[in-house]
Amino acid sequence: SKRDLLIFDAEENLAVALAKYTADISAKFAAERGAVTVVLSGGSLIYALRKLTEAPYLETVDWSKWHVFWVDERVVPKDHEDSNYKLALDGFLSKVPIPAGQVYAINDALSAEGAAEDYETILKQLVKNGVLAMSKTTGFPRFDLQLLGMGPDGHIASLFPGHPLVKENKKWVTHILDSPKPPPQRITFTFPVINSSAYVAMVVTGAGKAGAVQKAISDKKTSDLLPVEMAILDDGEFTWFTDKEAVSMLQN
Ligand SMILES: O=C(O)[C@H](O)[C@@H](O)[C@H](O)[C@H](O)COP(=O)(O)O
Repeated sequence: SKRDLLIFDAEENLAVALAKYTADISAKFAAERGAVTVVLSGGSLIYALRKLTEAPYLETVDWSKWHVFWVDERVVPKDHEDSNYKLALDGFLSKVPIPAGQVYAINDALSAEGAAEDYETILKQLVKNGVLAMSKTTGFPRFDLQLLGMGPDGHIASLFPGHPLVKENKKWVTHILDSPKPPPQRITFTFPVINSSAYVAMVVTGAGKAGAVQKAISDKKTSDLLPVEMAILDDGEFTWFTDKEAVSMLQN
């Protein structure tokens, strides 16, 4: 697995580079597989994707090949202000021509447990029909690209520090009823799914993230790993997209 650290002077430049990175990966998988499976988080990531909705990418990306998923979702109605689907729809998905049937929102009529099971069933169907790849080594689905954010506490997806869910190693999608970050009920991909990805972009900006970034990038590993430190890809490329503030506690 390859790891890269990209540091940008300003979030604006990060957004420009993230759009090119995403468009290049999209072109690669559209050509190789005829489908591009893209996973989104919530949070500031969606704003960071805004350059993809403009020239040249609005015209050059083959949006018809995209299949869009969520690494985590809050168990609220799809039109609720806490919904990660609504955040992505308003800020990104409504501005690009991805076929509506290829955007996989959670079933918001179900409980958290039911929604997680339903989402895993949908992923298994997409593996059967060849849209979603499988890892040859891990036995978990292999998403082409996961575009993720990290919280100031080092959480990714809805996998929080010290929470037992970080150890889930059988399910593809699971649920949480006691998320320390509100709202409490969510569904989330598990670490084996995140770590089976081909590409992960970890998009992290601002001084509030500097402590977690420093811990995550340090060579000295302690036993109290942050969730972001547990994102170790089996066979993929992990790229940090950061700004100066987010790396302000790094030594060199
Ligand atoms: O549901 C959520 O809470 C988000 O999906 C979450 O996983 C987010 O990606 C991080 O908390 C970073 O969020 P910010 O980039 O806004 O800090």
